[in-house]
Amino acid sequence: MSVGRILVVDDDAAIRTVVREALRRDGHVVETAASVAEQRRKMTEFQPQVLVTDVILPDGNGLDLVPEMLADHPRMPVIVLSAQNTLATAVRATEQGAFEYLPKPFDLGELSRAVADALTARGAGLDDLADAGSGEDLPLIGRSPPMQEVYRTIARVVANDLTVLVLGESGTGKELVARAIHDMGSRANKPFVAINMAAIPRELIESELFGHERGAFTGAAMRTAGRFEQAQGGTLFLDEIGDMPFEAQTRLLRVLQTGEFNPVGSARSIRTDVRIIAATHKDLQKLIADNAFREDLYYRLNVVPVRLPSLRQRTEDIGELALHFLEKAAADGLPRKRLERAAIERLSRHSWPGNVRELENLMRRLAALSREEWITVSIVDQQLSGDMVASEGGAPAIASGGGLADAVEHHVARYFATFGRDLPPDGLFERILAEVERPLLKLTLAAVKGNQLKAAKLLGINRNTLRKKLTERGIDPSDVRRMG
Ligand SMILES: Nc1ncnc2c1ncn2[C@@H]1O[C@H](COP(=O)(O)OP(=O)(O)OP(=O)(O)O)[C@@H](O)[C@H]1O
Repeated sequence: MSVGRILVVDDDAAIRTVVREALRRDGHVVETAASVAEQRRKMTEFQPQVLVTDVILPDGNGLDLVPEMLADHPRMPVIVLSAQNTLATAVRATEQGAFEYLPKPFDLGELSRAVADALTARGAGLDDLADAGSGEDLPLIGRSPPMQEVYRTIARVVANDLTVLVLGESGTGKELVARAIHDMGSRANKPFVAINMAAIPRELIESELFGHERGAFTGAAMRTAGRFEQAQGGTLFLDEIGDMPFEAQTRLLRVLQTGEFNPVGSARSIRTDVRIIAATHKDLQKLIADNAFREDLYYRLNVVPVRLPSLRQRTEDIGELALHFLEKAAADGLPRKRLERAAIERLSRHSWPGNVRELENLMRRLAALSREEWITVSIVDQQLSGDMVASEGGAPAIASGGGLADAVEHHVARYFATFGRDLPPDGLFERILAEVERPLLKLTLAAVKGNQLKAAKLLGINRNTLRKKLTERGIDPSDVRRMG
């Protein structure tokens, strides 16, 4: 079932509470208003997708307002609740363009169905990027002012082929934005090809991008098409562009200038027809100052910048995102969980150094690990402060959420988070490696019952190196043997 933002307008406080709680249980994000004035304010602040309104309000008539609401928000279904159970009211509700009319007292199940139908009927359109896409697959969640700014910029570039540079911290949704631009534009039925500069060995980047001829280098057994060729007619997403080696930057710049490229080891040039979207979490200006990034390439890429806010800068979106990720987890077969309001408040106070990705991983972990149906503030608190992780044996509990990389990222992110806005003390690289090495050495030794020869083999280092590291890290192998 799709979930959405619902505004409930009724002057009766008891009805507001009952309806709000019922719709929240369905997973919707709900706001209420007690008067026409309050409703007008919340229409702008909250941008509801469905309006549920009573007819008689202290400062006006809810039914009379429907045409005005529809003029401003043509795609917003209005559900009218009324105690004047007459045919005339029902007919008028329909005439005014109401989506549904429910006479009071109404059945909560009926209201819940009406809201679900309204959300489905509402469909999706280009004017509302937050809800574009199909069915449950809402690409970008968030209504906060900085996200509205992002949507406005995206709306400006979907209809043309301007090069876009997406900037933002890790996990803020840069790839998702690139996909949304592709999916909403005229190239949507052509390929979207992504390449991550940080994930490919430096010496292979050029052949990955431009392809290579047979025999162009050792191991090039046959002609291979690069990402530029694979993306022909569509979009090429150059992720972590700040990690691109300098020589590859020069080659990329030439392609952007001429619209042509040569596969590695080939004199044949190929005309390209791809839209370029690049992204980075790095400060490109700083890389330029350090001579690590070409300034001319920067200007070629930075035609339209899209700056994604960190999750800390849009805490009002956290509740909606959290519910969305629980819904997604349930759709993937994990147990369906509900989220207490106080738990959302606790989530909103966290600093989220890993941004939306960190929130998504946490919600999946909670869906998988917590035994109760309701996710309470204390469960969230335990997870965020690491108690549950420690009590369940540390890394394995975390690793079950998303693998080793996620576990390490989670711990490093938490370590950073403890410093707030200030950077951690220097010598960071050594310090973090030491912290990662210590449990790795200890657990490996414990797994082989203290046998250093076996441990060295498992770790893929020689025995002397292992001995040296144990001394450096202050690990006593006989303790570890006892532990194992
Ligand atoms: N606004 C959003 N609404 C819903 N999901 C989001 C949103 N932003 C990010 N996500 C989800 O968070 C995760 C991280 O997003 P994404 O991979 O796009 O981030 P990124 O900025 O490209 O990260 P990195 O810099 O680490 O590559 C993804 O699973 C994505 O679906």
